[in-house]
Amino acid sequence: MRTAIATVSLSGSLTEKLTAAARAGFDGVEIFENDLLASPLSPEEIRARCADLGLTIDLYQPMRDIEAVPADEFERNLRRARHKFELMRRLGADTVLVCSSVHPLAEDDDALAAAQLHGLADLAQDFGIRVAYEALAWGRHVSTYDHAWRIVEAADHPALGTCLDSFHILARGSDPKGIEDIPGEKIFFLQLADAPLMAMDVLQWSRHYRCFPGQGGFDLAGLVRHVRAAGYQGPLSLEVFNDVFRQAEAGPTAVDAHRSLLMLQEAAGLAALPEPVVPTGVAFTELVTPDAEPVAALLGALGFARTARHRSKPVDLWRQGEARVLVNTGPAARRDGTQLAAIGLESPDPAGAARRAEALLAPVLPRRRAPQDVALDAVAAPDGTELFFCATDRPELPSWTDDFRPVPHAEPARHLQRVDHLALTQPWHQFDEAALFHRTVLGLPARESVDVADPYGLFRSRPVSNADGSVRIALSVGPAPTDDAARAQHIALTTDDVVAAARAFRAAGGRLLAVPANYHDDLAARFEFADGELETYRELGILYDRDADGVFRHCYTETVGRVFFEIVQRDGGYRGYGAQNAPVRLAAQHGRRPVG
Ligand SMILES: O=C(O)c1ccc(O)c(O)c1
Ligand SMILES: [Mg+2]
Repeated sequence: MRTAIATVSLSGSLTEKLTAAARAGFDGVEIFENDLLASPLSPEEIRARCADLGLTIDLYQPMRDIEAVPADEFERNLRRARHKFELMRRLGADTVLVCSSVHPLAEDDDALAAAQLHGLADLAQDFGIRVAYEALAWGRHVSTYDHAWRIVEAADHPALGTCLDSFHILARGSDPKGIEDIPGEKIFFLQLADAPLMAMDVLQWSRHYRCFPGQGGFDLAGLVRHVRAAGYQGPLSLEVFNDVFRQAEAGPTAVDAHRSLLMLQEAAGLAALPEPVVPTGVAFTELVTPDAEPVAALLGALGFARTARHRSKPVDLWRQGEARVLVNTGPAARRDGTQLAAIGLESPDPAGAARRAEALLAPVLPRRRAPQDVALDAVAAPDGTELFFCATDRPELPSWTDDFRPVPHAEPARHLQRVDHLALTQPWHQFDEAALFHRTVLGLPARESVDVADPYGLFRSRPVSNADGSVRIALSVGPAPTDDAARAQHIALTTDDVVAAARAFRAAGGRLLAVPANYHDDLAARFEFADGELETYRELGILYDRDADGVFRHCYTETVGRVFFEIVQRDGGYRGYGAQNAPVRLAAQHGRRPVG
């Protein structure tokens, strides 16, 4: 279906908004009156700009407080409308949104509302304009879509129809099934917004917390199916009032927005995309660093051995058990400092995984970096992390390992087996986008997000994982974007004996994050331990959690650049990440200066 976006959903000047919408692939826009009023461009110039960009103007909005008002007030409203219709003619927009009245003088009188909307539609018709009447969830007398439709039906005018807005419908808890009773040609417009489920005033909720489909808690695919079943043929248009998007760069927001509509069409059965190819493991993680020494020291103390080197680039492969870490000291490293730059995901179908990512607007990375390199399928995640789709140990397919040559090495230790999870901090304005990306592009279902107190703000964390837990990624967003702790990323590695692994790490010169005595005192109050057990955790800085499924023990290394490691031992069916312990860990990390 055709796609559109309201200019209110993007930041910047009207020109910036239009450019971003067009570049992201939208077919049309809803022009918000405020954006037009604030623009130095004349209506004719805006029209020409849209045409140049290949955008249609699908809606002009909003007109407020039109209906069910005293006669003299309505006369003034018609005068106002005439001005707007003239403006719309210059703009080349043929549909106007009228939202239900919040006027203090508006009467609870459907017949009056219908008669006045009929009068407005008569005037609109002279200008070749259609009026789409929308129920605001906080409208004074009309606040549900079915009520708005009854009034439109009673008014019975060819230039009058209804505008459905998923937010107003679903925030009110209305049953969207009734949409199928509206003739499709009378649904003049469909606006889509999701929102996190929150108990708050509906106007505030709408004006500040709307988000793109799939990023909140509403069933938008279900709603779209009803609208299609009614016979609606118009565009799917995003109308998202959101405090974060108002500040974020328009270009990436528009891409995020368009991706959400592609996903929605897939979920509603309106479009076929390449099937998701769920990753089946972590092939490698890649650290870039300007100085290999501290990273090598850390990996060495953890028991990794440097087993191979890239044949053409300054990249070393470190290995222990099934855990593989690439250390890249190439040009990007000198620019960006030590950070986790790439993840290799084991994929049953690397090319298929890349096709899906590309169809969902992820930037595709060059398959070969150098003429002699193996051709690998890779895309960039929203935060720029490079995702390689890998086929390790499958001789029929090219493998990233083919680029590496063994180097003489000692055997790695056997304390650590594999990557348990990767924790990636996201830029503050891309958290919901990242969750949608990992869920829909990579096919990794997301769990609920949890809020974690940091001494200097709040962390929000949301894990995504495949069914057997062999790929777990914890996405998080921290309080202060410039703060090192808020930008830290970590690689968690599994062990079946966290005490032995922690001791070996220390004996090899590694430094574990110290945990305050108060934490372990509190553990003693919450859980029962065997003799000496708690003292060992205290000595090594091991944190502990237990739930109905099992036990989780974990400890942390020092931080190099943006990166630290976690050693985790999961027993029983514990599936969490020790979120209970995160505030203590964050506070401890603030207390230490990172090295490297
Ligand atoms: O918040 C508002 O006032 C408002 C205006 C126009 C709309 O289409 C809408 O859904 C909300
Ligand atoms: Mg709306």
